[in-house]
Formats: sequence, C-alpha cells, structure tokens
Amino acid sequence: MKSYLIQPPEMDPLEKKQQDSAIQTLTNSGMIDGVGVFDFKYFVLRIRAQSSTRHDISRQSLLSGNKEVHLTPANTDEMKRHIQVMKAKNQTQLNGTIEFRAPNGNSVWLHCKGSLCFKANQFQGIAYDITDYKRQEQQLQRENEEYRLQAHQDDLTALYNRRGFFVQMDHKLPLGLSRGAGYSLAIIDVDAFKTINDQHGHQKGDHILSTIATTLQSYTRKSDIIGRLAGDEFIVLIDETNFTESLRIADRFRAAIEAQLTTMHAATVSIGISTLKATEVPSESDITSLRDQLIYQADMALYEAKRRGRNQTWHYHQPENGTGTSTLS
Ligand SMILES: Nc1nc2c(ncn2[C@@H]2O[C@H](COP(=O)(O)OP(=O)(O)OP(=O)(O)O)[C@@H](O)[C@H]2O)c(=O)[nH]1
Repeated sequence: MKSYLIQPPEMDPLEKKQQDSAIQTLTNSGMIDGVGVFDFKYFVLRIRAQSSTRHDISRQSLLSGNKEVHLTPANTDEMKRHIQVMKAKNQTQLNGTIEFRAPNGNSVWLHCKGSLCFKANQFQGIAYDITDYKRQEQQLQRENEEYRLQAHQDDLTALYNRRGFFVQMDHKLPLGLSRGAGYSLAIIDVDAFKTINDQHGHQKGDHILSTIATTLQSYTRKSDIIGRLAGDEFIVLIDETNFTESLRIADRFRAAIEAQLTTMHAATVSIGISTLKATEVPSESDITSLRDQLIYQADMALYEAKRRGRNQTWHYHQPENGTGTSTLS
C-alpha cells in the first residue's frame, strides 16, 4: 500500500527543513512513497512521488506516469459539509477514507489520518492509498450482486424465479398499498403441457415456455412483476388495477399467448386472477398472509378455468356469503 505524508501548504522555513530531512529518512526506509499538500480551502490535494525507484511509481495508476498530480475530492459538496460539521463540533482529528478524482478521471481512494487546522484550511497527516483494495471490494460487491440476481432468476426464461418474485412482491405490496394502489395477481398455466411434452419433446416444451415469457414481457408494464412459479406456471403482479381492469388485462395475456403459440403447437393457457383492493391497507406483518391469500384465490380461479374446459380467464370473487369465482370467458 502506498502512503503519502501530507504537509501544511505553508511552513516555517526551519520547520520545513527539519521535515524534509525526516521525509528523506522515511522515504529511504520505504515507509512513505510521497509527500503532498492538502488545502481544503480550494479542495486540492497535490501529491508528489518520492521513491519512484523503490516502488516504481510511474506504473502506478494514481500518478499515470507523472511525478506530481492534483487530486480533487469526488464529492466536494459532501466533503465540505463534513468539514463544516467537524468545525462546528470543534473536532480536528480526521481519520477516514476519501474518494478523490485523478486528472484522468479515475477514482483514487485515500485513507487520511491526521489533523485539520481550520484557521489555515490545512490538513496535516498521512494518506494511505487504498485504491487497489477498494477496487477489489467493489469487484466483490459486483460479484455478490450477480450471485444474488442469479439466485432470484429462472434459468430458462430469465424471469424472476419463485423466490425472486416473492422478494419483489413483498417489497412492492406495502409501498403501493400505502399510497392507495390496488393490485391483481394472475397465475398463468399452460394447458395440457404434459401431452405437448410427450408428443413433441422437452425441447419444444421449453421453447413454448420461453415464448410465453417474452409475450408476457411485451404485454406488461414496467411496473408489473413477472415470474415463473414452477414448471409450466407463470405469475404476474399487475400494478394498480381493480377487478374489471385486471380481468381485461389478463385475458389480453391469454389471447396474445394463444396467438403466439398458434404457429407452434396450438398450445393455450388458462389464467386465474385475484385482486387486492386499494382500501385494504395492511400492517407490515400482514403482507405475507395477504400475499398467500392472493395466491390462494388466484389458484382457485385458475382451477375453475381448467375445470370449465381450459383456455379461459377467471377472476376470483368473494361473494357476501362465502367463497366463489366470477368469470370472463
Ligand atoms: N419442457 C418442459 N417441461 C416442464 C418443465 N418443467 C415442468 N415441465 C413439465 O410440465 C408438465 C406440467 O404438467 P401439469 O401441470 O401436471 O399438467 P398439464 O399437462 O399442463 O395439464 P393442465 O395443467 O391440467 O392443463 C409436466 O409434465 C412437467 O414435467 C420445463 O422446464 N420444461
């Protein structure tokens, strides 16, 4: 790790001489790689390499071949605010990581340890270059995010898998309901898919599933959530809808899928829907049971669509005196 001694911009000549000799000793011993001046009135940190032979500083990304560079904080406003807070609290010890911008636009992270002199707008201390470490950390974060996405994604269709869908749904429901939005849930199941697989092979079956996924993507809005629940079952959380609208929207899914699949194997889908009214604002602990209730009701409606002969869209309807379903054909 590289380190730089940061000096005050203006110094007493005698003090400067003493420090120069100390710097030379530190440089020779390999303890520091350069010296700098940090003026936080103008927010510029000037760094000068000292031990170019020992550390081959010319190859270092920070300096990009130069012996001296000017760095500015990546977020000057935030840093100004931070220093103002320190000043108000009369705190002089700075011990933290600051992201700077090199002249070539690259980020340079320096861990600065030392003291601030508010009167002279100066910082004095040591700055450790932790850029490599930060880059590795960011790379690790990116990889973790990728793994997290993969764990929530269906391999075949690239839609959310069951887990990913529920994470998204649980996140969305409370937000929407608290601002008075109603939601509908559609469960879409391929009709007689087992027969299609048996007659045409698994590969054709997979192709049908992929076609359904792309059709759903093009017939939904950005704010809807689409997932593949399992096997031949898809699920869509339709944003901001009521009973009537959701029936119309879901039946459009059914008709569009049928049209897309006609050219393949005349496959069709059945759809069951349930709706959560905007007035049903839940407490946070109610979300899971609301989600289970929506799924249960959509499943019941799907069952009805299958029972009545398939290739239909049914909406769950809770009559005054018990359970039941209402229809659109
Ligand atoms: N090609 C393919 N088939 C799958 C996949 N996952 C599950 N299946 C098959 O999908 C079929 C689902 O059939 P079921 O849901 O039991 O019933 P169905 O034949 O669709 O009949 P209904 O739902 O009553 O209309 C099973 O034969 C599974 O083996 C997959 O990823 N690809």
